[in-house]
Amino acid sequence: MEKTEAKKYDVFVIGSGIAGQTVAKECVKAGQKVAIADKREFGGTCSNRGCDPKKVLLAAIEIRESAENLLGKGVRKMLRTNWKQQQKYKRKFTKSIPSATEKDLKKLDIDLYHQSPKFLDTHRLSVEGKTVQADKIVIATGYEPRPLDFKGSKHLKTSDDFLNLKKLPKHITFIGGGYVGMEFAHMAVRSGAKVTVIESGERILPVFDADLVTELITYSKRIGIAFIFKADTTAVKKLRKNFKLTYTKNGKTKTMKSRAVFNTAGRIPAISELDLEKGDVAFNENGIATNTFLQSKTNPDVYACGDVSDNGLPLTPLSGREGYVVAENLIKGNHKKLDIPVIPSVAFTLPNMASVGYSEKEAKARYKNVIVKHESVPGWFNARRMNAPVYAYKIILNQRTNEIVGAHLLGPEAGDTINIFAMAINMGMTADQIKQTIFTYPSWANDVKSMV
Ligand SMILES: Cc1cc2nc3c(=O)[nH]c(=O)nc-3n(C[C@H](O)[C@H](O)[C@H](O)COP(=O)(O)OP(=O)(O)OC[C@H]3O[C@@H](n4cnc5c(N)ncnc54)[C@H](O)[C@@H]3O)c2cc1C
Ligand SMILES: NC(=O)c1ccc[n+]([C@@H]2O[C@H](COP(=O)([O-])OP(=O)(O)OC[C@H]3O[C@@H](n4cnc5c(N)ncnc54)[C@H](O)[C@@H]3O)[C@@H](O)[C@H]2O)c1
Repeated sequence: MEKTEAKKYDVFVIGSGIAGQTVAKECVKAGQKVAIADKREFGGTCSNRGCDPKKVLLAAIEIRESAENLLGKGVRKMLRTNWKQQQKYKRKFTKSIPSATEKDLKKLDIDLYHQSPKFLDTHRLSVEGKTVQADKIVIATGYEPRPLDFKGSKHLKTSDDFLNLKKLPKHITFIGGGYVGMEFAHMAVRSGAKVTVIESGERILPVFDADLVTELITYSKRIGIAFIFKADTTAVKKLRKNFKLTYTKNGKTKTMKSRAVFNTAGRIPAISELDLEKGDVAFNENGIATNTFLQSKTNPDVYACGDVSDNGLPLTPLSGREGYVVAENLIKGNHKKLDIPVIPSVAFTLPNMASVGYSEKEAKARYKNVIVKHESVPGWFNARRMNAPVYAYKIILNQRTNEIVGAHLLGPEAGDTINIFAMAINMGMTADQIKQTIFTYPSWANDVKSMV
């Protein structure tokens, strides 16, 4: 028998990132009694240790890159960036996030807990030594780095560590060439570090177009990034100043030295501390198993949103959207399905790699006939004006309707330009409709017309 009665809530949210905050705020506005728990600083990955701090650190590097391209073409001297100053500037953005988030949530009368809750049963959680009961429980715990398991893997650093580096090590190795590994590799090499990417697959950025990725690899090598493909890291040993990394490739064992080694080999759902079995909450390798209402497939009073739901891509804009879907269903009963539009995505390498809609392979499987427009165009005016070395695209059209069904870009500002294609695909626009639209000139956006 419990001594004190469990505190009761209409909704208990686990995780204070964009997904969890969205649910908590919407539900409290609708008059529900809400609590939110986070085991780390409040505010989630994107604003504390993900998208936002990364882009702040990148700001000076982007300018330096543009200046370097125009050296001798109007720019007289090489511009120097300063990592320490970049970090100081970044902290201006991140420092206030946790306290501002907490203040914001408290003002709305949401109870805050600062620990990982654990399910006791289908409606009760244990948190901060107390038992709480909730009619509905929302899991919005996001993703966390996937631990690598080999001798010395405790020496590996994570993306959190990279974003907080006080000084950039002389030689950095990234294990994994996905979004995180490649964005950081481009930042580090531009900032003067020697960079190696060890990738277990045949290429980097597996979710992006293979032809454009090949072009990005060629350019990345040109700016000094070394790649080791199809390699398996088997050990990391700490030496006096360096780490000795052992890996196997083509059946042979090799070693290399590096000042710092980062685990950028992917991210997994953050669910290990929740005792999900006790709550009767099923999960799979992508996260909490949910239906289209984002409701747990096994416990109807549990919902999941954001990266940790097993729906869609682990990206910030989708996480926010999922938070709204869950809030709607909690407030008015299940009526809102997660209707995922095509989602644009960008790896903020320099140049950006961006993509939306079907890949060439997917489109060929989906439609009878497709038109693939693929070209490398560093000679186009916008690229030439900035003396940008890489500019390429692959646009995929359904031949029968002339509708755009996929767009893949590699080049300056591709992360912005791709949004035009996202809108075009969502609206079912044809190549002719895009061509008829008047865009500003000369602008990257205007190039879209020539691409289709
Ligand atoms: C380095 C990096 C760069 C990124 N860059 C981009 C980008 O440029 N664009 C983009 O769209 N996406 C980017 N992402 C992905 C983006 O950050 C996520 O998609 C987004 O933050 C997911 O939001 P969320 O609310 O689902 O989860 P999160 O923001 O991860 O929030 C989950 C919260 O739950 C908490 N939590 C976890 N486990 C528990 C527990 N057991 N108990 C209590 N609390 C818990 C965590 O501390 C966290 O605060 C990046 C990610 C990383 C790591
Ligand atoms: N700009 C953005 O939008 C952005 C930036 C960062 C992260 N994210 C999100 O976070 C998610 C995770 O990003 P990520 O970069 O951590 O993962 P990822 O899945 O994008 O990339 C992981 C890479 O590591 C490789 N890998 C896996 N195991 C390995 C091993 N043992 N040794 C060597 N290589 C190995 C994979 O083949 C892959 O190339 C992304 O899917 C994305 O949704 C988005």
